[in-house]
Amino acid sequence: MSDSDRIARAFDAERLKAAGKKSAFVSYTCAGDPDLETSVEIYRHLIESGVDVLEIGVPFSDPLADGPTNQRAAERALANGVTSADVFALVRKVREISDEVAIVFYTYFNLVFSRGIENYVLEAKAAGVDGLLVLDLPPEEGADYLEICKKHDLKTVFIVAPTTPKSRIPLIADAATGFIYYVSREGVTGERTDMAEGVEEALSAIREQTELPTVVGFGISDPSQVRQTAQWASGVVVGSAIVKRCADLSVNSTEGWSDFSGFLRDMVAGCTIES
Ligand SMILES: O=P(O)(O)OC[C@@H](O)[C@@H](O)c1c[nH]c2ccccc12
Repeated sequence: MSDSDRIARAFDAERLKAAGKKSAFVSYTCAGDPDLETSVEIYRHLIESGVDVLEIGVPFSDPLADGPTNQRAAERALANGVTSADVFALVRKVREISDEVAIVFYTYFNLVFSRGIENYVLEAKAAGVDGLLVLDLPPEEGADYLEICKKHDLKTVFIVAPTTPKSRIPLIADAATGFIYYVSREGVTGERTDMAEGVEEALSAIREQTELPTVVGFGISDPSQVRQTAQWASGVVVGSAIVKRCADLSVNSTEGWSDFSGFLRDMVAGCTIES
């Protein structure tokens, strides 16, 4: 598999099985939160804990779909002056740690468009990004974007939500080249104590339209929820539960890092094949 297939590799059934995993573990964190240097260490810990896909949030001033935990993370990063260029530089550092982990950016179209779509895609690709999720770009408005991503072999990720009409799924499946992200509930990101309903049915409707991996996220905050979701999905996404632990970490202090690792390992262990 070539470099450009890191996403396919992350979800490859043989590879997962060899690692004792039922599904891939996908982490979401915001780049530059609490600061850029600490972010590198956070990614090092995520990689060492067995995370298969790093979703890297590019801080944006108006993150529509984000709940308070993720919003505050973006605010902290923006307060540090973190820009898209900084996030590309951060990815280069993460690539020195791992050439294997898959990296997907979570960004908004404004940030892509303002740098020029092709320029953005080339910069992302050169830094070592494997895929993009442009949260506010519906596939029908993204013809140029889709063509440019295809041209440079940067994978695209699109979201399906409980409110997505079934009739739209083929369009979304057709536009995606990396994976499909099923957002398991309406509303915004954030931890929940209950499990979302109807996930299994939604995933089978998506799988009728595509062979791409399907990940599930929103509100997954403990190992038992990871374990449950791993039974259904190709990948389990955990965001806010990790993000809320990032705020207190610092590259200048040894405090908190071993708890962070312990927490991550317990979460990733939720993806383990049960005997
Ligand atoms: O935070 P949660 O509830 O664990 O959900 C993952 C989520 O944070 C991450 O995937 C994400 C961050 N921002 C988003 C915006 C839309 C969809 C998904 C996201």
